Amino acid sequence: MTYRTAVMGAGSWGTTFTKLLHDAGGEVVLWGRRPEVVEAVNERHENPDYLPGVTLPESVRATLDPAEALKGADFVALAVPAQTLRQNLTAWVPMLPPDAVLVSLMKGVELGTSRRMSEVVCEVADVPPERVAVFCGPNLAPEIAAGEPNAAVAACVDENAAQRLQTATMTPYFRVYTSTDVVGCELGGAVKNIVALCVGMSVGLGFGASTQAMLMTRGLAEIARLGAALGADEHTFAGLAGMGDLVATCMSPLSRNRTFGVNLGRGMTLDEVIAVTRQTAEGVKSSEAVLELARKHNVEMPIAEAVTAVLYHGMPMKEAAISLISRSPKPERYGV
Ligand SMILES: NC(=O)c1ccc[n+]([C@@H]2O[C@H](COP(=O)([O-])OP(=O)(O)OC[C@H]3O[C@@H](n4cnc5c(N)ncnc54)[C@H](O)[C@@H]3O)[C@@H](O)[C@H]2O)c1
Ligand SMILES: O=P(O)(O)OC[C@H](O)CO
Repeated sequence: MTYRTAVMGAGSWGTTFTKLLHDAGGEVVLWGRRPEVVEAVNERHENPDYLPGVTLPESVRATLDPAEALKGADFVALAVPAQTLRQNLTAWVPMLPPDAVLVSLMKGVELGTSRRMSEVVCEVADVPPERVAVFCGPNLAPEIAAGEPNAAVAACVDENAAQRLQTATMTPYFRVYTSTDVVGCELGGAVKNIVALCVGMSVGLGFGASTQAMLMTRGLAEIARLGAALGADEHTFAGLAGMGDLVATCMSPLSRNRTFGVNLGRGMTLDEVIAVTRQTAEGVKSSEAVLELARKHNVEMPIAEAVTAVLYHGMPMKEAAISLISRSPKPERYGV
């Protein structure tokens, strides 16, 4: 069976996911909003702004017309910045094929509503959770586009839909597992960005691997704690969408979130870092939404608190570090 997918968003991950679908034997059309990007994909088989140095398959087509991309799609993969999803999807709803599975590739939480991306999709497209999947894992776009060995999780409450997405995305270099834990997978993907901001800050401040490992470990506990409060399966956080993605993002200089934090740690102001960041660092905006979610559910998230205090409330980073370390003494229990 050959699946047809519309990938909505021609940034680094949308373009990489398009290549992955092609390499898995599927038909795929990429929607982009900028004519020069669409032209570069169609005429020169590249997307130099977002994936420099990567040659795309000649048969991959891009379009500026969402209706053309969406026509007859079995899957609609959503790859726009999280905070723009609602507005974009609202415009696309009349063109969505009635049975298509809507796949969130995004790793963010909506500001103002604190909704996860799959929740926004269900609400805006007026579809049940069985029609919405998420795809996540330790996937840094340039490495996947280069065909480096990797894996991800296709999650949907409808196991059959997750399996179809798995089939549509497996290649000889990319392995895909299924899960029905949409909540856990989405939280893993969104909250690790905030931990990566914090790890980046620590790197920028000159701290070493021990501090980074501590932040990742306690960050994972924080993610798991929020997940437990929202009904996620705790095992998810030991998997690719949890620990896997956390480690990749916190360790790699390719991560936009980690790099954002490094620049802050080295002394740039928030405005200066925003000005030099050309791609989406989801954790910057999602941090406040995640914290709001945590407060609603009475979950303590000290790392997320520290990151938002630095980003939005003028707390000096060293003071934030001291406040994290000098919290009241506790036993260490995973997720607590
Ligand atoms: N890049 C990765 O390695 C990677 C991996 C997995 C998941 N993701 C997630 O994928 C999502 C998309 O990120 P990305 O890496 O492709 O970002 P990106 O910054 O590389 O690209 C964003 C794309 O969205 C477009 N865009 C910006 N504002 C828009 C708007 N208002 N309406 C429509 N389109 C708009 C941009 O033109 C660009 O094509 C994010 O949630 C990210 O966390 C990224
Ligand atoms: O570049 P980042 O920080 O958005 O991370 C990209 C992916 O989410 C890593 O899995």
